[in-house]
Amino acid sequence: MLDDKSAKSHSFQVDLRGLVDLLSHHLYSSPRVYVRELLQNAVDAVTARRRIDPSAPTAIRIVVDQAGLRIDDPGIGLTEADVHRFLATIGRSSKRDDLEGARREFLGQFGIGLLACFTVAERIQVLTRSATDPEEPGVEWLAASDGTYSVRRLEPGERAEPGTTVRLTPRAGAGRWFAPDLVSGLARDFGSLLPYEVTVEADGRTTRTTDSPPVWDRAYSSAAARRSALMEYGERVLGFTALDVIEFDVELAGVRGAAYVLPQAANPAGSGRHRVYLKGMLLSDVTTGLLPDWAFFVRCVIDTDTLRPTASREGLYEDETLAAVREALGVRVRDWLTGLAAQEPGRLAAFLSVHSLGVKALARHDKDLFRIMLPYLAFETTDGRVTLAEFARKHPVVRVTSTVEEFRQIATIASAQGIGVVNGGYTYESELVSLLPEVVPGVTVEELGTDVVTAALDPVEGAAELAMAGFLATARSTLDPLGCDVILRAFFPASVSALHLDTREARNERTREETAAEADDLWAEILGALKSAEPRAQLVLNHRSPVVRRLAAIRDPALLVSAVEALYGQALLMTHRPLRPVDTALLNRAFDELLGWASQNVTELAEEDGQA
Ligand SMILES: Nc1ncnc2c1ncn2[C@@H]1O[C@H](COP(=O)(O)OP(=O)(O)OP(=O)(O)O)[C@@H](O)[C@H]1O
Repeated sequence: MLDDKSAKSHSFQVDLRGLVDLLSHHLYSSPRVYVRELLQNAVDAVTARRRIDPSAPTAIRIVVDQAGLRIDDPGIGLTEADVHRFLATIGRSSKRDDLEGARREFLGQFGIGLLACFTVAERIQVLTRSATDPEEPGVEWLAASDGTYSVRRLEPGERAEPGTTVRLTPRAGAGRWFAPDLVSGLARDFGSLLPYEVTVEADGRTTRTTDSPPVWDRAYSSAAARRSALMEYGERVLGFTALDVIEFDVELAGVRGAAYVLPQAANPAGSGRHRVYLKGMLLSDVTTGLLPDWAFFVRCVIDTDTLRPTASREGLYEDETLAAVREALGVRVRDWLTGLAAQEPGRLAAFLSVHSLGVKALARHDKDLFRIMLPYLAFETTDGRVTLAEFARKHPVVRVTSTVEEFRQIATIASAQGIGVVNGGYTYESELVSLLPEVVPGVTVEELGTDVVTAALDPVEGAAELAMAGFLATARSTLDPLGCDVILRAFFPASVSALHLDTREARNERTREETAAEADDLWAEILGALKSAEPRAQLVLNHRSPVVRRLAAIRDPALLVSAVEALYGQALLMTHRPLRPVDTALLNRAFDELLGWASQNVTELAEEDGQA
């Protein structure tokens, strides 16, 4: 109430139509939630009555007929005063005024749920009788969607038992929300885990829509029977056969339920949609934020009494409790994983064949897990696909490339020289390799540079190099304009005639040079200032290769240039990197020349044959 004596105080007016419009278009995702709100009120009313009379009946009935929908509950009911206070006052809830401890028992808290019914109904009739005082007469509250309502005392015989009946008269155009199958489907979807029996009656048939206690709260004859019941339940509600099921019983966090391991690899970005029930009432089947991001390989079905809903009741309210629950569930998933590693390597292997990416993502932040998973996580290496643990045993200095193409470029050569290299180019892998020294003592990790490879290749004796001096000089002058130096080494396998070694820095430098050449003066000057002294690419010719030795014997200078270009092109193709336009042009030219030379030779031979 305002204090200022000179001012007149007024009460807010509520435009009910506007409010309902707001709720239906901006708060609730669909009018279907009206069934949830009715069920919720009925359940809360039964819970409230059971607090004062533990033997009170609990069954909730929904009846669908020509007139619309009716829901009966044997709950706490309302006195006439309650009707004015709670039903007719938007935003007031009997459940919030209660003690904190009691509030935890109720589903509702906002005092707006009943309004959801106006998204489908033009009239709401509530017939109620309070269980708190047998002397209190029954009351009828009749509300219309234009915002008017009336209250009438019932005659003594009109309602003998405590409890409430809510009747909805459909709005024009909203008839489909009252179709019997839809109503029982919604009651089952939202309320299958509610603690009290709910039935839907329509067309002379009665369907029970509750299926409680939840599958995880039932007694089983054995652990195997429990597991198969949980698996079957997951398949029914989530629609897939899980690789495994991880049961949650996190008492502190007030969470019961299970996580189901997806049978296919999941996209980490589009994951984390879980089916969450709050005290048995479905919140949503696409709830996010329940598990840590890394746990994208599971979908959960849980029931909790600690988490709070947002006002739309379609998501979880982000608070400290949710953060604590997320952490507790994350620990549980992690424990399952480590337990699998310790006891069931076969199942772990099956899991990793689908979800190794998720585990790698997780291991980056969790050294214990990384240590546990080390013997199981396979990486692409110069020793083939092996685990890091196995690889580190053979190569105490673990060399890692930062891109897939760098690995391709040097893997064969490095392994032929006895250098062990891990391909760190895939998601999370170089990060994990760099953590290796922290979990495996004595191991060091080094980025693999081209210098490591060249240093491992045998130098060629002076005399042998001198014998090839002419060939090398032609090779250097041919490739210099392409930003590539030429050196001669002896290495295995002899089948590789030349190796193109390149670093990212060298590639960047080449791009800069090319851009500078094409740019106008100002740009050329700016780009010129950026010129770096980074190493250039290298073509390493293999002295052990018979092809190289034969080519070195060519005397025709033009043919020698083409041969060098062909060697360069072949080495470049081995790197699997996209070719620059200059390189493609060079390759075409070299092969044209060589073909021309070969066909000319064939013609000369044929002529010689003809003369003979
Ligand atoms: N079936 C019922 N039996 C007894 N009281 C009821 C019933 N339905 C509604 N009420 C009373 O009406 C009040 C308002 O109900 P409403 O559904 O609008 O909000 P709420 O359930 O309190 O909160 P929420 O908006 O979170 O659902 C309730 O707090 C309760 O006191």
